[in-house]
Amino acid sequence: MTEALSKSLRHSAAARWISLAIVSFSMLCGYYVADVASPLKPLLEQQLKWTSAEYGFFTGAYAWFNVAMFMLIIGGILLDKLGARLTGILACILMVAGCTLKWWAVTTHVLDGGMFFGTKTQVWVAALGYAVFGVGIEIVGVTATKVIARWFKGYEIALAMGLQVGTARIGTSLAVGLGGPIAEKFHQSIGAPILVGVVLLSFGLVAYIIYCAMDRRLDETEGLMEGPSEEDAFRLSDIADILRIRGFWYVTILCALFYSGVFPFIKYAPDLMVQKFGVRENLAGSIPSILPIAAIPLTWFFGWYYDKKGKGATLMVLGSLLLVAVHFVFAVPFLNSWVVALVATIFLGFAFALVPSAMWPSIPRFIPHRQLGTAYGLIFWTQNLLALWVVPYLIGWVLDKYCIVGTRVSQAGTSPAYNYGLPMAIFTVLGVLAVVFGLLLKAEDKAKGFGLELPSRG
Ligand SMILES: C[C@H](NC(=O)[C@@H](N)CCCCN)C(=O)O
Repeated sequence: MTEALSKSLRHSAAARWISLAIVSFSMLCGYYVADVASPLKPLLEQQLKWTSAEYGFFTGAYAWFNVAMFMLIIGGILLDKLGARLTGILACILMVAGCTLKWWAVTTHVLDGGMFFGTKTQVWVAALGYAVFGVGIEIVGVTATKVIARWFKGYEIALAMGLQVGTARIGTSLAVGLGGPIAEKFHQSIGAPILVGVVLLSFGLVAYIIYCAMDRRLDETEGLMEGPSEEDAFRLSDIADILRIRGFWYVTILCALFYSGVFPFIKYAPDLMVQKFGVRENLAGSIPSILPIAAIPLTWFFGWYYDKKGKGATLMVLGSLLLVAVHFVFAVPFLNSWVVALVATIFLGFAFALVPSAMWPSIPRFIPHRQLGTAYGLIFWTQNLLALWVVPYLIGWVLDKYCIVGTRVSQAGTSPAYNYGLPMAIFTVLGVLAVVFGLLLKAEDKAKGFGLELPSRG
């Protein structure tokens, strides 16, 4: 090994930050596609006659394969076994393929009039595309998190993960804020914002291939040319080891509950703005798009704060408390001015920064690096089950069953008028449960000494 190779590339600040920027960009593209359908809900109802339950069904499809076929857990294990290069590229390809299928489903007329098990064939095919995409983006998320844990071990890991998640949220923000205007620009075309997603994902794939060159170089400089060492190799018994850690269960359940109050909310928020706060349909996404925008700098800030001062478990409890307060405000019927919606959304941005910026960098504090892919895979699996499948579907079903209060007539056509009180009450209860698990995690950290309240070393 030459002198140059004996020094790990990790120790080069430029290399660390460039690798972070590249994988974060791939995530940003994926996050755009993950949420681009939410501002399109009224158009899907008006032009393609989707019901809210069908929209919820489609939205929940994101998690079908991840949960039912355990793709996330398999993906996490593959990551630990095959490494970040192959796993990441395969995941990026799945994202492009899935998004292309979704685009085709909402733009073709071949599927018109078809029904399958009481749901439009078009909804099934769009959902299938979204399900394939969901496998890709989730595995990219797990891969990127492990990649960053490796590059930044002993450095500013929480700041780096905050930057990664914050940058990815730019994609959410672009989707929610620009999805409607892009559709409008192309004569209310539902396909246009999704096609933009296909193009973005292709750039994301190219970016990840470029990252792979850096990852290979990192392996070389760490003497890992022949793959992971015996000691680093993943064993199936590792899953049992991870599941034996009570703190792991607390953080996993907290994650599922907290994100159940955020991700499904984003899917329905543009519609909520129209139905409760009287926002015009073409501007429906403008207030919700502030949520990820507010979260971006705050996630960076709280990541930096966690590195410097610690208090990770406390940050998670505070974020969950804020989630409860915000959803409670959204649930109160007479608080229906757009100013209330704006202020509550900004506070939700604080919550959406506090919990992720502390949660993701906390995992390497009690799980060894060789098991990280599996651990993140297990956490994401549970989160997918509740936050990205059950709750979005439940909210759509509740809306159709209990919340229709009339008919809305707009330029683009008619659609049901909804009272969002009950869905917002459900989100509030999920937040309360998240607080409980945050407190349990804090107590467990104190008892077991995971170090969640301590600053990062290095
Ligand atoms: C890093 C973390 N990612 C996730 O929670 C993913 N399972 C879900 C991605 C959904 C994108 N709208 C996060 O975003 O905080």
